[in-house]
Amino acid sequence: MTGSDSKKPPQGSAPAQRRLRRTVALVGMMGSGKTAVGKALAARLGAQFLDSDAAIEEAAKATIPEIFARDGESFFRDREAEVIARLLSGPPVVLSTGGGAFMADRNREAIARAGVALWLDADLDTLWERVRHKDSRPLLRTSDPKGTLAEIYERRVPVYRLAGLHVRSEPGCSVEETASRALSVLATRPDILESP
Ligand SMILES: Nc1ncnc2c1ncn2[C@@H]1O[C@H](COP(=O)(O)OP(=O)(O)OP(=O)(O)O)[C@@H](O)[C@H]1O
Ligand SMILES: O=C(O)C1=C[C@@H](O)[C@@H](O)[C@H](O)C1
Ligand SMILES: [Mg+2]
Repeated sequence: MTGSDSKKPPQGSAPAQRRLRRTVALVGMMGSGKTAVGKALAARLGAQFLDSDAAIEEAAKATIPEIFARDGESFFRDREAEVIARLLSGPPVVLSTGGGAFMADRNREAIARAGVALWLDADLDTLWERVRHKDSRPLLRTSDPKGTLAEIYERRVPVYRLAGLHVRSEPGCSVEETASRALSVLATRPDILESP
C-alpha cells in the first residue's frame, strides 16, 4: 500500500460521519414528522436525539393530554419553554420540538442561540392523514378536528417560515427519504454540520 492509499478509508467502508457542530431543532405542524424524521436524522448523524414533548411528559410524569386537561395550555407552554431551554443547554443534538413551540419568541430565540431551526413542511391533507387516527393531540379534540387543524395551519405557517432551514415532507416520501433530504439541506450549512 502506498503512503497516499493508507490515508483513504478501506474500500467498501461507510463514508466518515460528519459531526454536528450546533443543534438542529425540528419545527413544524403536528404530524409533519418531527419525531419520526428527527430520530432517523439523529441516527444518520450519530448524534443524540431529544424530543421536547417526551421530555415534558417524563418530567411531569403525565401525558400531554393529561397536562392540558389538568393545568391548561398556558401552563403547558411554560413547561415547554423550560424544557426546551434545558435541552438546548447541552452539546449539539437533534431536537424535535412540539408543534406549537416555535410560535413563542422565547423558544425561537433560544433555538437561534443554540443552532438552527429546520422547518418540516407538509401540506394540510398530508398532515390530516397522519394525525386523524390518533387522539393524542389535545388541540384537535374539537367538534371539527380537520377544520381546527386547518385554522392552526394558516396561523402558524407564516411563523414556521422564519426557520433558517426548510425541508418539504412529501406524502409519497418515506421517513428515511425525508431524513436524507434534511441531511442534504444541512450539508449546505458547514457552521451547523462539519464539512466532509
Ligand atoms: N415522511 C413520512 N412518511 C410517512 N409517514 C410519516 C412521515 N413522517 C411522519 N410520518 C408518520 O406520521 C405520524 C406523525 O409523525 P410524528 O409523530 O413524527 O409527527 P410530529 O411532527 O412529531 O407531531 P407532533 O407535533 O404532534 O409531535 C407518525 O405515525 C409517523 O410515522
Ligand atoms: O401543535 C401543538 O400545539 C402541539 C403539538 C404537539 O407536539 C404537543 O406539543 C401538543 O399536543 C401541542
Ligand atoms: Mg413529535
